[in-house]
Amino acid sequence: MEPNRKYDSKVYDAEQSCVFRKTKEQFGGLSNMASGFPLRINNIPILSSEALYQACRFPSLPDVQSKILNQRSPMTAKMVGKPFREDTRADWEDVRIKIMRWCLKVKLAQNYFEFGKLLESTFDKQIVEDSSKDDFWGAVRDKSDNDKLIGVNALGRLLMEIRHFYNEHRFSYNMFVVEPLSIPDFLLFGHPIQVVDERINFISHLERIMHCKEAIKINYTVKPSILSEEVVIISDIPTSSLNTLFIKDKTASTKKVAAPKDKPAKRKREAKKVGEPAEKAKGKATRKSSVRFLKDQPMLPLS
Ligand SMILES: Nc1nc(O)c(N)c(N[C@@H]2O[C@H](COP(=O)(O)O)[C@@H](O)[C@H]2O)n1
Repeated sequence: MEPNRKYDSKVYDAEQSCVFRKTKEQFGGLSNMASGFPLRINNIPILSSEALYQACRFPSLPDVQSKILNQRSPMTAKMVGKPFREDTRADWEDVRIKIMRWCLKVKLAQNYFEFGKLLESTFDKQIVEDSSKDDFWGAVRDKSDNDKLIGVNALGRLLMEIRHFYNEHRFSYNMFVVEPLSIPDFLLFGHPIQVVDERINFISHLERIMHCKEAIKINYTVKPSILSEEVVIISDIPTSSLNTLFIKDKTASTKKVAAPKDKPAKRKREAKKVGEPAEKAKGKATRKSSVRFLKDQPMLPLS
């Protein structure tokens, strides 16, 4: 979806689509009103993509932003901004789609596994926000045919765009690094919104799910301009865990890492020399592994 053009309304078949209305429903996590997808901008915790989106209306009113961001419920975050709507940034109609897309990218980068899985679960079906009256962000049930939803469904369409992005750029630099929008006054509490960079958090998450925390040593080298340069993360990851991880992932065919066959045997020999039990040595087989994030390329574990 491109900003600055009049959007066309579409008709969706509810039965054939992934529809969300309530946050606790199957696809409810796709709603900005869903809890459980926390964000962090400029090191400020934000409880939902709705709160972030609404805060972006008021870049020159930090007090209103604070009020919005202090709400526990995403719906209340939207509601408390309502009395200030006339102070919404002047170009809001022109930038709101861009801002919503950016919010969703941040939601994905910072909730990679949960939100990614949810997007994946929609396969290539239409995603539609079922709304009682908002036919811009969502679509509204047709009065004469309840199975039809009619509206611009801007949120659903952005989610489908994000799903495509996720499928194309999985484990890529672009997935974890979300640059701020180049629009005037993209501010939070008076400060320019900074790049969101989730690479280290993602790796830490991998460490946790691979249960090999103590075995991992991360040496994080950041070049001064992280936006234009790759970052190399070097880890000592147990080979078996790395394999498991990538085999578990649906992209295993392209991301699978072949275990270096010589290493366990070598370690076994070494272990024998020092009297360590062979079984233990085998289990501990590790290798130096680099995980490299390259702009526009998948993240590839390199041997
Ligand atoms: N009022 C309301 N209730 C819900 O349950 C909703 N899902 C929404 N829609 C969301 O509101 C956001 C846009 O709000 P404004 O354009 O600023 O009014 C967006 O996240 C919609 O998905 N609204």
